[in-house]
Amino acid sequence: MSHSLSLSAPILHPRALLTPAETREMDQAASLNIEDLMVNAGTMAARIIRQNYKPLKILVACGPGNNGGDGLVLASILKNQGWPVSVTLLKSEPSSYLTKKMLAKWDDPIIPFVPEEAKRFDLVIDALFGAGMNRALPHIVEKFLEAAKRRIAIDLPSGVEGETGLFMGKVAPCEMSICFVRPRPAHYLSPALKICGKIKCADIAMPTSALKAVSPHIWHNDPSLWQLPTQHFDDHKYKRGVVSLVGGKDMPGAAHLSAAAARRVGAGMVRIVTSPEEAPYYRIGSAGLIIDDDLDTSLEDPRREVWICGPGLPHQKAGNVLKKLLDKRKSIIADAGALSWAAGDLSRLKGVKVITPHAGEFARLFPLGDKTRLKAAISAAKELDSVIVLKGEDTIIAAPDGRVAINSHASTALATAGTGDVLTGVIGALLSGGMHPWEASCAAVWIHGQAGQMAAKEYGGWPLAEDVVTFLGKSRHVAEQKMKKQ
Ligand SMILES: NC(=O)C1=CN([C@@H]2O[C@H](COP(=O)(O)OP(=O)(O)OC[C@H]3O[C@@H](n4cnc5c(N)ncnc54)[C@H](O)[C@@H]3O)[C@@H](O)[C@H]2O)[C@@H](O)CC1
Ligand SMILES: Nc1ncnc2c1ncn2[C@@H]1O[C@H](COP(=O)(O)OP(=O)(O)O)[C@@H](O)[C@H]1O
Ligand SMILES: [K+]
Repeated sequence: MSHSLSLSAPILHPRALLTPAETREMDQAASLNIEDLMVNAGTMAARIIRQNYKPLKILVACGPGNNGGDGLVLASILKNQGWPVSVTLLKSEPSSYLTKKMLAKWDDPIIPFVPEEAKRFDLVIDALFGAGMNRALPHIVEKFLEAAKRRIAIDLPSGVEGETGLFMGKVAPCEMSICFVRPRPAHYLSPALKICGKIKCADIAMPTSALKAVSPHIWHNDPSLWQLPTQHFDDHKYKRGVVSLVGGKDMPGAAHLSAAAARRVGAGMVRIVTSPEEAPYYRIGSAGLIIDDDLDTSLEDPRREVWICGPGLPHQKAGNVLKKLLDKRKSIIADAGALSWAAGDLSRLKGVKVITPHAGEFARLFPLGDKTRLKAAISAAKELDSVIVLKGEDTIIAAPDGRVAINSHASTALATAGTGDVLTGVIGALLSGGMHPWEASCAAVWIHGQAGQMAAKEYGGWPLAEDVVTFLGKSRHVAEQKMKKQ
């Protein structure tokens, strides 16, 4: 097993997401060039606006820090290019010396910072607060931005906390967020995800030495983060990987969905283990699926390394199965019933490779307290020493070594029962193919999201979990093509 992404990568990965603290470290390393960087940031923001809008009446609202400085640079550039641009200031005296310097170059009148003015313009550029936002949004800023007809954010919409995506006040949605160097985790995390609009990230010629000064630990999930196993001429089914699941009595559909997903995405062999009474029912259906009727015998087969425990199992049964799997040191993905069994006693999951809770299951395992989803997932992965796939519209995949991927490659089409079982099957297949648990989980979440999008296109936006399964082979192929292009 190899790690394609390490915490100490020599140069900043294109999909790295930078927290405000990491940005500060980078900016400190680039302190000699900081004025040039601000000019580059404003210049690039102006270019992006020109590329995406026809001239319209713009009000650039500038804050006291460097976010405001970026705004002043872009205002000057657009004005010089003949756009009708005005500037308003939250504070007449900026706190950043660079922003003061940029303000000195602006010789048009300053518009009063009042909601009535915001209303008069076609578009307000929110250059009020970015990475330096460190306390609740002032009421006047809330009122001002709310009054604007349309908004674009520089860096982040003011009021969004850059690392966690939480709101520090009433935040107004933007139609675009223009950020620099790399986006921030907040751009892809709920609730900020919903209000950042289109994310445009600009290169501002950050010196290589400064890029090297940061060691990011969060990435935006995409095929550049992982390497899928490929097919080889001497492959055989065992080499490709065997996935085993335990199926219960009442919800055989869940195990069937996981099994079908594992097969469709490329596992060499998938077997459901159940009891002698239930096996005949499980055997009706997919011809290529193997049904076993004895767990203890199945566990003795050394080729059966990867096991899925939980989909369709009541919690007590899941617990009994999990104990046996752990005893045999299998590579386990715990989901559904297995997670309910461990609620209140986390030690029951010690030794599993991956857990896949949705928000409700996660909260029962790891009470959030005052932690955000991101921080809770990171500490949960460390505490349990397992990969945590915290599912949702912004699935967070956290590894025990501190690496985190945030996935936005999904769609609301997945919000239907059974898609979680599908995801578990995909993780199982990729794990059985030899991928590292974190990378297998990241790849599975992306391929699952891609399959959801393809199924939604085919079925008018409303696919079933079964439909998502049918697109997994094609969606793996899309991931492979993207991997080749990197
Ligand atoms: N590496 C990069 O990405 C670069 C970023 N730049 C810009 O620099 C920005 C960060 O600049 P700063 O660190 O100066 O931070 P900000 O401009 O976001 O704000 C900092 C100032 O606002 C005050 N403040 C923070 N929260 C407040 C609140 N709720 N109410 C009232 N006052 C509040 C702080 O005390 C400080 O004076 C980025 O967002 C980006 O726009 C560029 O200028 C250059 C390079
Ligand atoms: N609004 C959404 N946007 C993107 N993905 C979603 C959304 N809602 C659900 N999903 C995804 O669908 C899956 C649902 O899993 P889960 O809640 O466990 O369902 P089930 O247990 O019924 O299979 C997860 O992978 C989740 O990330
Ligand atoms: K902003």
